[in-house]
Amino acid sequence: MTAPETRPFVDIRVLVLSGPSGSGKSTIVDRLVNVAPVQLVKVVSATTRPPRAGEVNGRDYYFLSPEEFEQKRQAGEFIECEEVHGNGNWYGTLRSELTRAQQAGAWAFLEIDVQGALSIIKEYPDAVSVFLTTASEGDYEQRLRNRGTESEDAIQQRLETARRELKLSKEYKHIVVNDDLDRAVSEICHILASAEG
Ligand SMILES: Nc1ncnc2c1ncn2[C@@H]1O[C@H](COP(=O)(O)OP(=O)(O)OP(=O)(O)O)[C@@H](O)[C@H]1O
Ligand SMILES: Nc1nc2c(ncn2[C@@H]2O[C@H](COP(=O)(O)O)[C@@H](O)[C@H]2O)c(=O)[nH]1
Repeated sequence: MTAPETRPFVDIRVLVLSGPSGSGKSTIVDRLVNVAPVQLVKVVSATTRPPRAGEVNGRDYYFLSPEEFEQKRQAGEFIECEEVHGNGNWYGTLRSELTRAQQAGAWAFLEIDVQGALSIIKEYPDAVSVFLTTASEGDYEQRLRNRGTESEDAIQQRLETARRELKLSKEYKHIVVNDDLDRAVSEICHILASAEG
């Protein structure tokens, strides 16, 4: 009789990316998962915000009602959760998503806000943390406006959040300026290659 196949226990490897709204995090995520020198599994967050046009449940987010979100929070299913922009919408990282990455033998790739990232860094001190920014503050505001997804009120909220987040950028191991997309992606690839050893 052959012994059942067992996977050796591997520590979870975590890449956490944050940055002001409009700095290009989602754009970088889409590129990076295809070209990174390590296998990345993008952790799908849960949120109570409504889906934007084109967003798909289970791919972009798990879109939950406030009641469903609260139920999961009380059941301890989140490693961290935050009301990111102070507008009543909650976002959270599900423990099950980190397990999914770990079971795939991949790095768990989290794109989350700064407060959430600080919780993750505390829990996983070896996490590779990257703060994405732009060459000037005006750049991310302009990109956010060009994206055309937010009302003026939401833009103002996001700019306010960005000012708070920028002050905490020094808590990250790496700061990457996304002025040129290819260069920013390549810089993160180098960071990952060095971390993988
Ligand atoms: N290097 C770049 N140069 C110019 N435009 C860019 C660059 N990177 C991303 N963008 C554009 O900027 C806009 C904002 O990017 P994206 O949606 O990825 O930001 P984000 O940080 O994920 O924002 P949010 O936190 O609000 O979801 C998009 O329209 C995207 O196409
Ligand atoms: N603390 C957490 N922040 C998260 C999580 N998932 C996403 N985010 C952050 O929310 C904002 C807004 O995103 P948007 O999709 O509404 O534009 C952005 O800064 C994300 O980084 C999470 O699980 N936890």
